[in-house]
Amino acid sequence: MTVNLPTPAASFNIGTRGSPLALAQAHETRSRLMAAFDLPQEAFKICVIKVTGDQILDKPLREIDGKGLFTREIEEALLDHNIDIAVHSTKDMPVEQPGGLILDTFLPREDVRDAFVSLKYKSLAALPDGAVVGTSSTRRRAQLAARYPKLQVVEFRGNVQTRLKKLADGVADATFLATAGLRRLNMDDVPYAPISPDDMLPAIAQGAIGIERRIADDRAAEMLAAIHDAETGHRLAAERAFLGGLDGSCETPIGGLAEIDGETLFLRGEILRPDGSLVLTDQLRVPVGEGAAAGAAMAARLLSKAGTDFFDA
Ligand SMILES: NCc1[nH]cc(CCC(=O)O)c1CC(=O)O
Repeated sequence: MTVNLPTPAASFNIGTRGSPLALAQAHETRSRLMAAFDLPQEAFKICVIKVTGDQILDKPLREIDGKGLFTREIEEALLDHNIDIAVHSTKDMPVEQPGGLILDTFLPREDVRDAFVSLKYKSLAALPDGAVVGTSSTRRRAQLAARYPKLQVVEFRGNVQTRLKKLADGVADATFLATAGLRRLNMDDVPYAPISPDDMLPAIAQGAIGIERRIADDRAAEMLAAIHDAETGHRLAAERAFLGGLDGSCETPIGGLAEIDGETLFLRGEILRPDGSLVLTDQLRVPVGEGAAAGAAMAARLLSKAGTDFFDA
C-alpha cells in the first residue's frame, strides 16, 4: 500500500475515553492496525480524553443536556489535529457527526445481544414478580415494562464496573449489560446470560466499535480502510438509517438489528412508549446493499403508525 505510514517519530494518535471498556476498544483498534500494516506498537499512541459525561455520575443522562456529553471533547481533539482517529462504541454515537468529521469505519461486530446479569437468578424468565432490576437505558426499561410488567425497575447509572458493584451491594436483583462489553472486558467471572433478540431487541449498533476521523485526512482514511469490516458496515448502515429516520438518540426507546444471510439483509425494528404501554415492530428483507434505504423506509412506516407524541408518554 502507498499510504504514508506513521513512524515512531510521527506517531498515529488514537483518541478514546478512559473507561476500561473504551480502553479495551482502543487497544483492539491498535492491534488491528498493527497487524494490517505490520507496525510496532510504538507507531501508535493511545490518547485518553476526559469527557463531561464521565464526570457526572449521580444523574440519569436524560436529565442532563445529553447531547455530545461523551463525544464533544474527543471530536474537538480530532478537529484540532491532536488525535488522528477516535474509537467509539457506535451505539453511543449520534447518526450525524460534526462538520469535517466522518464515522464510517466499523470493526467486526461482537455479540449484539443484551445480557441478563444476576448473582441470584439464572435468567430473565426466572425472576419472581416484584424482583428489582437496575437499568438506566430507556429502551431496556420500556421493553421490560412491556414484557415483564411485574418487575420493579430502578435507575442504575455508571460504567460496567460500577453497575456490577451495585449488584454485589444488593441494590438490585439483576441488571442488564451488553454482552459485547462483558466479553471485551473478559468478565468471565460475572454470571450472565445473553438474551435472544426475539425477547429483547438490542440497541442500534450494539456490539460495534466505530472509528471516527477527519474527512480530509487521506492517511487516516487509508489506514482505516484496511481494518473496516464490510458486513458490519452494511448492518450499521441499515440500523443507523432507521435511527436517523426516527430522529432518535441513545435516549429514545428504540431497538433495531440488521443481520445478513447470504445476499439478504434482514432488518428488525421496534419503537416503544417509554412506559412500555405500546410497542410497534416492523421487519424487512432487502438486498445487502440496500440497508440504508430499508432503515429509512422502516422508520417512516413506524412513525406513521405512531403518530405524534409517541415518545412523550
Ligand atoms: N451505553 C454504554 C455502553 N456503550 C457500549 C456498551 C457496550 C458495548 C457495545 O455495545 O458496543 C455499553 C455498556 C452496556 O450497554 O452494557
